[in-house]
Amino acid sequence: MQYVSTRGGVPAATYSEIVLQGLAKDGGLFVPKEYPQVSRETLESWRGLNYAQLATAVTSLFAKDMNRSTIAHLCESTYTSEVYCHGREGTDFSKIVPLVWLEKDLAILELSNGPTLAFKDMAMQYLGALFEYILSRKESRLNILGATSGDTGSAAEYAMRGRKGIQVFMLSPAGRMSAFQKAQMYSIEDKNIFNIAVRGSFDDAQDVVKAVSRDLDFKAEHHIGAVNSINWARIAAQVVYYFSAWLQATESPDEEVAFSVPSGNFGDILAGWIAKNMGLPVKQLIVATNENDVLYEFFRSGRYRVRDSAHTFVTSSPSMDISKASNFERYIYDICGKNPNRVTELWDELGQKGEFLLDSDEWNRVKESGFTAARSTHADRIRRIRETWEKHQFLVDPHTADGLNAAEQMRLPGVKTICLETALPAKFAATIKEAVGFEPPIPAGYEALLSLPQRVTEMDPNVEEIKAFLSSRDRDAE
Ligand SMILES: Cc1ncc(COP(=O)(O)O)c(C=O)c1O
Ligand SMILES: N[C@@H](CCOP(=O)(O)O)C(=O)O
Repeated sequence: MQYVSTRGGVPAATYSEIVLQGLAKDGGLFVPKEYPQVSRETLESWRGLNYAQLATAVTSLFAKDMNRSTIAHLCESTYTSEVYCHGREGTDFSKIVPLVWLEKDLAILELSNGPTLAFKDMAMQYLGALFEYILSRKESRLNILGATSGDTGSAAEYAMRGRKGIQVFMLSPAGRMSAFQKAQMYSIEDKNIFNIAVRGSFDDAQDVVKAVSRDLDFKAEHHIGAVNSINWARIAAQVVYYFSAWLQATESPDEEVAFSVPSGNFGDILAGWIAKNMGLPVKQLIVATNENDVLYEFFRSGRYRVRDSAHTFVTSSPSMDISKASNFERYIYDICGKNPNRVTELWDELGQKGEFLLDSDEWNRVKESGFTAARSTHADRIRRIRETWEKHQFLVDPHTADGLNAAEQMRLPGVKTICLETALPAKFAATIKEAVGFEPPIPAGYEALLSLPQRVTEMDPNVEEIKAFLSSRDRDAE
């Protein structure tokens, strides 16, 4: 399978080649030329597989230049109940992503039982093993530069800590994350991990990552790689759990389900869109936003209007405080009939005016694509956490609450709707306490986290200064 850039300016490449590149050299994002197809017969034949086997089957469709037995080895060492065991007491961790029914047609897909208690662990643990495998064959090294609004950072650091040939430089928005999220990242002592708190928002941090990636000489000299969902391998690994959820929720091959997905950088729900394009019977993809509602506005109007840092609110679902969703470009590429010229035109317009409006044919394709959206406020979130607890004795985190809230507003009668649990409540104690009056349970092993010493460097989101920081640490490591 060949991968091309959404902007059309680079030669086609294979999975192993794009995994270490992150952003394409023309500033676009890598996408497969065509999505692999999964027939209903194949889908049915996957019902008996465990999660590692399913991940092997799905990943093999995307990583055609890798040996299937290598993929199987990576998946089997990653997707174990010893790694994904940090969730609620009594959970069947052998399923890796257990589906829990709250009501007849409403379920939660537990994606946050991994080591950093957020859905990012699902793809990131695999990426850690994959990077190490590829680097060992090339005798090369990798400096990962990433941006986080709270969860990608810790997931990447936990997945990469101590790995040979890898250093992580993670930019986080100073003062905009929960106490638990900060402690998870900043308490890591491994020598290959560097935390930089930038004075600004997640979008400012992500802009720095993209600017550094566009400096091709710097990127080559310092072996810069990406762990954000601009890296296709992250998205492909996230596709797997949509298949798992569907297999757990249905009994017949044609049954369509809906997914409600707390969204920010649009990577999680994009994986659902890809699963649908591969043939998974998906009726509806519900984009749940918080008060930072750029995506909600788009799916209501066809107008994509990004906001600057000053207009990106700090909310009680902080990991979704994003106003420029990277992966949205991959979706628009599909909506434009995979036409890189049109994508380039729209993103040029976005750069100049801060917004673009789709033409009527494109907007019709959006309306036919199965996407819909709903937004939540702090009050909605608090009410949803409280009601879910009172009605089902199931404690959800603020992001998952946004997903449940959107599902409640948008779901169709008779269609099983699956809400993705993107983090555990333990990460957001203050909001949980406000909602239910008590603090969430802290999973075993994390009790002392908040009192550990923290190590972080504060900087402006200045591309040159961050490049200088990285190159000096890169030289030290050589
Ligand atoms: C807890 C949580 N929920 C939701 C999201 C939004 O996911 P995405 O950025 O893939 O849209 C994030 C961040 O990515 C997150 O950390
Ligand atoms: N919410 C994310 C933001 C980055 O998203 P990614 O999927 O592109 O890595 C976070 O928690 O950091």
